Amino acid sequence: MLRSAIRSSIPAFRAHQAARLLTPTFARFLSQQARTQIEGAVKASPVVLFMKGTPAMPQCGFSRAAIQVLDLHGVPPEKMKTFDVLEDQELRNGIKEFSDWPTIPQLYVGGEFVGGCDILLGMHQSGELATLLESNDIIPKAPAEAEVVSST
Ligand SMILES: N[C@@H](CCC(=O)N[C@@H](CS)C(=O)NCC(=O)O)C(=O)O
Ligand code: FES
Repeated sequence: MLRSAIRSSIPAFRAHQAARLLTPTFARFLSQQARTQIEGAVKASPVVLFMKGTPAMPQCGFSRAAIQVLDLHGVPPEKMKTFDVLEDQELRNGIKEFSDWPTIPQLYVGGEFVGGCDILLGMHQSGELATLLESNDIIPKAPAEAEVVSST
């Protein structure tokens, strides 16, 4: 699948996957209730960002960078929901276990985990983020080059 191919091509993700394989007895603490709540949260909007602070006042440079990239792509506010993990310690810990990802920010698109800040920046630079947002109908598809030429 495209997204898993993207992820496995990114060093940070590969390193994380390797660490997972080396720690098979990793403890699971997430209650069923917490899991159900997080399942609801990741599907609360087409784009969901678990971050530190708010889009208007990010409390960490990594979360700020994630917001800036999504903003750059024109993700409309009505298609994005953010959760401030600094307001909810249970969510801060729970989302890490749910996603099997150790840090914040964490981005979900179409209910599926995408990655953190490094992944997001890598996908922005490669063009994969635009493709992902377009294919989930979050931003309009860029017009094909031919269409641009014919309309000018
Ligand atoms: N390399 C990470 C940077 C994010 C990061 O390192 N986050 C740290 C500091 S904000 C974190 O979430 N630590 C655990 C915590 O604060 O709960 C990424 O790609 O997202
Ligand atoms: S809060 Fe210190 S690096 Fe994110």
